[in-house]
Amino acid sequence: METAIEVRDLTVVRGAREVLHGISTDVPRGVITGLLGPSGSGKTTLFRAIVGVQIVSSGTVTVLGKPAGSAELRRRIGYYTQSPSVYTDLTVRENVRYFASLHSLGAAEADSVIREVGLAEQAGQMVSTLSGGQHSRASLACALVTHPEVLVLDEPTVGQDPVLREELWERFRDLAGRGATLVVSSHIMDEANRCDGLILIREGSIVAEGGPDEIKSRTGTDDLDQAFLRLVRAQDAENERGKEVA
Ligand SMILES: Nc1ncnc2c1ncn2[C@@H]1O[C@H](COP(=O)(O)OP(=O)(O)OP(=O)(O)O)[C@@H](O)[C@H]1O
Repeated sequence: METAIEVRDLTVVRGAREVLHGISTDVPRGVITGLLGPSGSGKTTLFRAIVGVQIVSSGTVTVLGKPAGSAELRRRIGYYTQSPSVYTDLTVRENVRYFASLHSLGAAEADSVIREVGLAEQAGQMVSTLSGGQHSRASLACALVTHPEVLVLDEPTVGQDPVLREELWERFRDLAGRGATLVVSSHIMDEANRCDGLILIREGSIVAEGGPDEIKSRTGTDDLDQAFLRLVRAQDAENERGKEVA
């Protein structure tokens, strides 16, 4: 399978601490890859490196064959962040149409994405007056409207109800079906099961990679939460053995 994102020996220091410790991974094109890990494990930092907004200490990140952060990637990569990225003093429609216009797309394109994220009724509403979940969906609409080849989505379904989560995942699946590469972080294991591939990260290192079924069978459980715990325990035991030998 062709590689969309290649990460090699990536080390990142934030503040005074090393938060990614020389990680390497390949994200294939045209599929949904889930990035899972506890809070503070380095998911957002890895996303920032992929999008090219993170200063890296060493190693490389290559996206669609170009160094992460290259000017030519700007139009080809979409980033949905957990922090607000829409104008609160504009309506939903104005925001999405504005992002669409930056990519020479029209109002119809924007309105269709607004419907897809379930904000048709709020299209004329000022973003500052939206609920938290609606605000997040307005940001998501802006990331989706440009039809990027690579979409990096940092916990895109947080705060959404089960019906909307289902619809958003259908949309993600549809985008991957049309050739887009999606990398999605989540804490929800039910969502991890929907991904084609998973990267499990812990304390700045990759603990395991593989499809959900592969990871479950490797750890002898049908439950991804359990699988993750077993991998963590196995890693801890290995580290302990390493210390004893040293
Ligand atoms: N600006 C910063 N300065 C110093 N340390 C930072 C900064 N931003 C993040 N960190 C630290 O880097 C580590 C990784 O953070 P990161 O945001 O990548 O984790 P995460 O896995 O995305 O967490 P969450 O699931 O809670 O969003 C954490 O220990 C965090 O405290």
